[in-house]
Amino acid sequence: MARESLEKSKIKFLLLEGVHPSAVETLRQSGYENVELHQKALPPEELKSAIASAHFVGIRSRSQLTEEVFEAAKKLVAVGCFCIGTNQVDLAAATKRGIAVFNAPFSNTRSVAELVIAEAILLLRGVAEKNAAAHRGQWRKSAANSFEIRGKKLGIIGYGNIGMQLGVIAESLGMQVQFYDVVNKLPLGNARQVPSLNQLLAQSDVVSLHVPETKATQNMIGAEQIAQMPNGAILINASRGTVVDIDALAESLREGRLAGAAIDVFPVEPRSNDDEFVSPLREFDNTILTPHIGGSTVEAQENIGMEVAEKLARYSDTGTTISAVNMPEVALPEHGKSHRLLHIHHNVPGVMSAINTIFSENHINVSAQFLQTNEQVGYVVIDLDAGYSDLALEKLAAVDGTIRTRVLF
Ligand SMILES: NC(=O)c1ccc[n+]([C@@H]2O[C@H](COP(=O)([O-])OP(=O)(O)OC[C@H]3O[C@@H](n4cnc5c(N)ncnc54)[C@H](O)[C@@H]3O)[C@@H](O)[C@H]2O)c1
Ligand SMILES: O=C(O)CC[C@@H](O)C(=O)O
Repeated sequence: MARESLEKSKIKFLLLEGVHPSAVETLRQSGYENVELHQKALPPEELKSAIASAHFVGIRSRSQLTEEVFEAAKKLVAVGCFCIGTNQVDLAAATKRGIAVFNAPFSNTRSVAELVIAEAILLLRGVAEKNAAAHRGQWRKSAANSFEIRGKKLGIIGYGNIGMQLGVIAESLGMQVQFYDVVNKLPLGNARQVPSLNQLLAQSDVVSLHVPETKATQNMIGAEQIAQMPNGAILINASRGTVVDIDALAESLREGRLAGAAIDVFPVEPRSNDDEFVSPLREFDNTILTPHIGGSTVEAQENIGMEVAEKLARYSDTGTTISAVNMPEVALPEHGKSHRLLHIHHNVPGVMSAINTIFSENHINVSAQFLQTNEQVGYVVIDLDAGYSDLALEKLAAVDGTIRTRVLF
């Protein structure tokens, strides 16, 4: 694989989907000025052409980084997801090319939790319906089917960063919190883990989904699951659009089984704000439909911009992979006058021994070595005297199992 170490001015960052300007500012402060910015996701062919010359790409949830896109991205070193979800990235395709993928696992959790609480209150009070009616000139003053949030049971599916934060806020408003998760979790406050999804559904007034997009969560809420929920319950989904069977939800709303729903994410979402939003849920006044804005607050986006840009710049400068989602995590110090070789390889027996043989047979003095592995990949970082880096890099690149090498001057 080709030797890679470039002047900062030649390192190109492609930032898509209106990533916050704080990202550009953070990159600029780290000396990276070569930034191409787009306010929207690019259609596949345009994406392939723009990414071909990029060393780093920044996306949110709309850009699909598929095998085909990675194939076109010959110079790509790392991907920054300026969000939590990484389901829009083919992680296996990135990993097999030694492309690191970073995200911002915490910066928008509070924003999502606040939106869910607001929606739960509005739906319990019937505000979505009353608001829609008022816009049509209808006055519906009534206390019927209008409830306080206090004392109601909140069922959280997926008790991770967002689910836990939601549980804490809900409890402070007097809700009784229970959750279902595939992993045993330490409950915060008085929250209670329940052993099965059906149990959670059967005993919750409000159900809120906070699971990732995986095979197991695909349509995890369909007709059968909705049937477990009490009449008049409320369903909220601000996780991923594939988690709820939208047609089944529409049917249950049509039958009047559920009192309402708040949906922020959809199986198919418009590529940009110029495209029409199509959904069977549009006909229901008692649904709050939002355009995937759970994490879209000024505070969250600004923080995410700084956080992910900093991770990309640090990886470019030092090779540090802390918080990469597909690479072994290594925190690396500055390398001073030494040259730093980065070697990403398949995690198979014999690679490290081959690497160390190169240094001993060629009498190359190594000043520092860092190694970390995960199931698929090994990542070894070697600091050495500048005079040896050409030779060492050439030999490292020839080691069986090598995925990618890079040198930092
Ligand atoms: N709407 C938005 O704008 C928005 C913003 C941020 C995050 N999200 C999405 O919200 C979701 C949750 O984010 P998070 O940061 O809390 O994630 P997280 O990884 O911290 O938590 C996910 C939890 O779900 C659990 N889980 C996984 N599979 C499960 C299954 N089959 N059944 C039950 N539990 C399961 C995990 O054990 C974990 O506790 C993600 O899909 C993320 O992409 C959406
Ligand atoms: O900002 C986005 O487009 C995605 C937000 C959210 O779904 C996330 O995964 O953090």
